[in-house]
Amino acid sequence: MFDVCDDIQNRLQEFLEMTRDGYAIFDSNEYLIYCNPSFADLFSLDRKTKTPLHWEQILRTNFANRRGVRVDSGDIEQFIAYTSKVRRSRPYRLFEVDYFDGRWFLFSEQTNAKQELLMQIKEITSQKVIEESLQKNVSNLKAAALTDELTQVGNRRALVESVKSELSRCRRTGVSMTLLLFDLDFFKNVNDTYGHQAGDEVLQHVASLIKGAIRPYDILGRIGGEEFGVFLSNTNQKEAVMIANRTREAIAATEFEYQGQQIKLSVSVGVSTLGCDAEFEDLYQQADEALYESKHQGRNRVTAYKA
Ligand SMILES: Nc1nc2c(ncn2[C@@H]2O[C@H](COP(=O)(O)OP(=O)(O)OP(=O)(O)O)[C@@H](O)[C@H]2O)c(=O)[nH]1
Repeated sequence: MFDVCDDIQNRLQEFLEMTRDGYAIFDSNEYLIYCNPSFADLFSLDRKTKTPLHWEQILRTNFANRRGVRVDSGDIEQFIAYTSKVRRSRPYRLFEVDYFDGRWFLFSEQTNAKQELLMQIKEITSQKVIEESLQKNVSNLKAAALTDELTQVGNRRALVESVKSELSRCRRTGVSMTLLLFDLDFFKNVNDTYGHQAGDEVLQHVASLIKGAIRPYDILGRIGGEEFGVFLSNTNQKEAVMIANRTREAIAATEFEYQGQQIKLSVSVGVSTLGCDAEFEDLYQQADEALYESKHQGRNRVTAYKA
């Protein structure tokens, strides 16, 4: 019963003239045959003009007036060459387009047997705003899941993930790499003497000192409690021990001030250097044993793992 309707053409015409969506028909040579008022608005066209309008000319005029479709490259001729290549490449195409003024639209292009092309344009700015804020939330959540809340450096998971991806990269280049484990000495005393808040601030302070002492491309993470790990890619044991000592000295040289009281700090460090065929767990285990040795030997020192 719905496949026949009296006076369908007039009714459709009435809807086309009032809808907020843009509609236009182009002939097989890309000249505009018809557009509704919304389409005319979207491309700043005068529907009463007698001059035949070519699709490329519409794009050019809009671009020259910084209206209509945004052209990211800033090169309209390159953009036109691209659109004319893809425009009739399939009988039906659906794609999103952003405008110079920040609005977003969903375009569809449909061709018929005579190679005439029907363009339909629907504004989707509000959906895009929601989509963008969701994407931002997802990336914020991802970042939060990999960040240690107290010190704002990477957490254990971030360190392990980065080390694993560095290891697979390193397997292609075949160099050695090092894990340093830093553990604050007598940290329990800081908490017990000055309180947990002082302990938290000490951890933040130490994290920033380690960050300042290593190279920008080294990877720092808080492994847990008062233990930090630093992964040094493409670094042999000698260089690694030098970096570890430089960092240890920087920490031992600064007294941390908490509510007018000076807190002396030091770290013990374990160093493990292995070839690229090693796993994170191998590096961690060796560095942990070396760290134990540093503690055992009196703390505030660096020990490289020896088999
Ligand atoms: N303030 C604070 N303390 C923490 C945090 N995480 C772990 N700790 C404390 O760190 C202390 C670690 O103590 P221990 O494992 O005995 O180590 P230590 O006192 O540094 O002794 P050594 O490592 O042997 O030199 C414990 O008192 C934990 O409660 C934290 O996020 N904030």
